[in-house]
Parts: sequence; C-alpha cells; structure tokens
Amino acid sequence: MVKVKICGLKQEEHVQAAIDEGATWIGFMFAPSKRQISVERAIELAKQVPSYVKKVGVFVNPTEQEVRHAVETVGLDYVQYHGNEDPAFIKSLGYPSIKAISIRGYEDVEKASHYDVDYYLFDAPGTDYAGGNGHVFDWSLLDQLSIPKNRVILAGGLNSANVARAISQVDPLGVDVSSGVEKNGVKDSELIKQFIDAAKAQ
Ligand SMILES: O=C(O)c1ccccc1N[C@@H]1O[C@H](COP(=O)(O)O)[C@@H](O)[C@H]1O
Repeated sequence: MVKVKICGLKQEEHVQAAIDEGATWIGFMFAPSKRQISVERAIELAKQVPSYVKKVGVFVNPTEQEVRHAVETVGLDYVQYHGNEDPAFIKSLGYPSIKAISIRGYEDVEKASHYDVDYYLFDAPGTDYAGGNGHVFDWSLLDQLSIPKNRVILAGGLNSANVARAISQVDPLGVDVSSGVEKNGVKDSELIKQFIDAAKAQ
C-alpha cells in the first residue's frame, strides 16, 4: 500500500489527524514559507508523534549547522533537501535523507541519479518558494525513471481528487502533500483524512 507524507504541519490537531489516519511521514517546514515553523515549535509538536511515524525536516539550501541543530533537538528521522543542495553536502551530513527534485523536463529526472539518498521526491518547480505551491507537473516525465520506484515519493499539487490517478500512473512508494490538505491556506483535518483514504484506497 502506498505511503503518505503530510507536509507543512504547524498545529497539534493536524499532526494528530495525520497520525490517526495512518501517515508514514509528517513534515515540518524549516525554510522560508507560510508553513515555516521554528525548531522550538517543532520540538513541541514532535512530543505527540509516536516512533512509528517518521518526522521529516524540510530545508531549502540550509547550512550544516541548521540541519544538525534541528535533527538533534527535534529528533528528526529524515532530512528533506528541497533546494539546490550539492550531492556531496548531503552525503557529508550523513543523515537519512530525501532529495526533492523539481521537474521541468526529462533532464531534471536524470538529476536524481547524482544523489545517494534514501528517497527521491519529485515535485513541480516552485514560484515564490522552492515547493509547496500546489502545482502538478507532467507525471509522464517519470516513465523513463532509472531509479527504483520503491525509492520514489511523488509530490506537487496532489489532492484527494487526483491522488489515485497519480499513484496508478507513477506507481511510487509514497505521495506527499501540503496545499491539497489545506482550506484557505490552513491545514484541515477532514482534508487530511480524505487524502489519506483516497491514497490508500488505490
Ligand atoms: O510547503 C512549502 O511551503 C514548501 C516550501 C519550500 C519548499 C518545499 C515546500 N513544501 C514541499 O513541497 C511539496 C509539494 O507541495 P504541494 O502539495 O504542491 O503544496 C510538499 O509536500 C513539501 O514537501
């Protein structure tokens, strides 16, 4: 069954909704974004997360110190690099990691093979921010993927109405959502439930 990541959580009730509905990963946003939270806030939210739900810290071109501080104080299970981070930088930090790659064309898909990470997250290109824009990219660009599908997380404009189609077309290990489980820019527990139900039903 497909795994689900609910990203950009800021409130206890939405963290709980993601846990209760069966999310595999929950994401805390540490880069500039309307979903950004402080390390201190993430420490608070992390207290309610059982060990079987994995906490992901999302960064965009962070310093080594920023990543190390957040991993060690929040107890992050994975670091998601969502900028233009160098493969050597990610490897030198040595944490379990997810590399997000923005897909404009096939040449972007090929970039994945440069990274030695646990998971590859394919997302639509950002506008104001590097991600979290609710935009879908052309999933057919992943047809020729050289990395195994069980290392792929699909993101970008997913919601409860399109996630089943996305899973059936791409066959990823997991799906990731932020905007698609928000109402008026705020996470919504019912939308989180609908998204996870739709993904897991596929
Ligand atoms: O969520 C953000 O604000 C964000 C900002 C900067 C980099 C990444 C961000 N989020 C990631 O983008 C995906 C896709 O978001 P969406 O579902 O299209 O809104 C999200 O799940 C995060 O991993």
